Amino acid sequence: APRTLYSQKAADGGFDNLDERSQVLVDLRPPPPLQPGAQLHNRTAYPDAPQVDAEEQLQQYEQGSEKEANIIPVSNTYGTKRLPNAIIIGVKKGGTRALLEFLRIHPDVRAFGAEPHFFDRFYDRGLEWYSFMQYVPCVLRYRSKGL
Ligand SMILES: Nc1ncnc2c1ncn2[C@@H]1O[C@H](COP(=O)(O)OS(=O)(=O)O)[C@@H](OP(=O)(O)O)[C@H]1O
Repeated sequence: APRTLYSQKAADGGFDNLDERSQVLVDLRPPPPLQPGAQLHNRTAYPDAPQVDAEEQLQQYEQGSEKEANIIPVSNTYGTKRLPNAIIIGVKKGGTRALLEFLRIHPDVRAFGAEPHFFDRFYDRGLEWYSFMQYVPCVLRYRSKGL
């Protein structure tokens, strides 16, 4: 799991919260105001949901465990889900994480906490899977399955 390179004070006065794996920073920035016309269902229903990486998420989803409806694969736990405006590409140990964390400081930037590994691991699953994994909160996926 990626290590955080900076800390950020939360709106409630709290500081970095490390999840159970003690590595991934939960994004503590206060949520932006809802855009006009935005629907509540575009906001994750479980703000305390733990983060998992895409591979783990996929395994859990395929196992179909009901309790996993609480797990989301991204660090953004609020806001409207969108396709990305930019993708950071770099060799291993090339400093991509540092670049991401610096960009993430900007209030207009939203970024995923976990790396989806679409291009190097899950490319054969196609663009539909890629967008499905990243932009739809898991709980909605389960609801769509009738759970
Ligand atoms: N500005 C700057 N200058 C020099 N070195 C830097 C800089 N930013 C990040 N780093 C170092 O880059 C390493 C992390 O790179 P990545 O984020 O690409 O890592 S990873 O491959 O995704 O795990 C990691 O190296 P190691 O500490 O040796 O692991 C970082 O310390």
